[in-house]
Amino acid sequence: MIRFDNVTKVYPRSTRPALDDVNVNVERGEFVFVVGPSGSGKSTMLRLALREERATSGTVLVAGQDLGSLSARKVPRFRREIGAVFQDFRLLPGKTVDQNVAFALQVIGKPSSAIRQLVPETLEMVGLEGKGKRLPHQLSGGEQQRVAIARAVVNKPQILLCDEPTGNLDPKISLDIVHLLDRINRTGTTVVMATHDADTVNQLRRRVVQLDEGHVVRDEQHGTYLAPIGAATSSPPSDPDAVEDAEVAEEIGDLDPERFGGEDR
Ligand SMILES: Nc1ncnc2c1ncn2[C@@H]1O[C@H](COP(=O)(O)OP(=O)(O)OP(=O)(O)O)[C@@H](O)[C@H]1O
Repeated sequence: MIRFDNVTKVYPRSTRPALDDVNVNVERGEFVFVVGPSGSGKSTMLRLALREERATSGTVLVAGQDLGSLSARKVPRFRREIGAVFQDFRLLPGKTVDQNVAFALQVIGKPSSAIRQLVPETLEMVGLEGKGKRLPHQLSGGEQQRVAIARAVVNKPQILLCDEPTGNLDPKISLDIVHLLDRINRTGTTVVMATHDADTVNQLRRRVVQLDEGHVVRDEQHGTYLAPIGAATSSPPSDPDAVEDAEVAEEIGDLDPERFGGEDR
């Protein structure tokens, strides 16, 4: 589903490669954590897979497309297969939750009848039923990230790429978000999540690809991650809305792994 063959990325005016001869193959339906200290190349991997950047050498294959030979004209259609979630949520601040999620469908020309059905369905799936009329600033950080996830998956992409999705969230809320990503993965979506949040990696015990200075130094099924001492971690500032988030999580029951199939595959 995502394949990096001997991929090297050197940014312009940079002397050191951000990725150096990377080989990684992510199969359809996998959940993969990409871990490593700040600057190790995690975001670069995701940007290459989204075709936001192009490899300097090597081959990047995503959803059957060789991204090196994909013309700029074909990029928008390619991106429809891919959902993306970022640390800073990237919601449209002047639009409601409903409108933010609907927007992802409008831009690809979905009929409004489908939009009217898919938006509430997806908001319910992420635990935000009843919050569709709120603006992003009326939501907690965890809720905003749920909106961003709803927007990323509403078109049922084959692949969901998440770049530090818990980087701005408290540890407990981070875990709720990762459990949500886990549930999405269990519906068949391939999920790749870049993080330096060791706690969530160690809770889920999924495949771990570890980068260091642009090299893959570990690739382990059911892996763990011991963040290097002194490395930047995702320990976030305290989230004043954490209590409300916990209530939302409890409402939808995603703290209960048995209810949502939290068993190992
Ligand atoms: N647009 C750019 N231009 C030049 N160098 C860049 C650019 N983006 C990233 N780099 C460099 O590439 C290397 C890898 O960066 P990348 O953002 O992929 O790391 P990361 O592991 O995601 O880090 P973090 O955890 O801090 O987000 C770093 O040395 C970084 O400075």
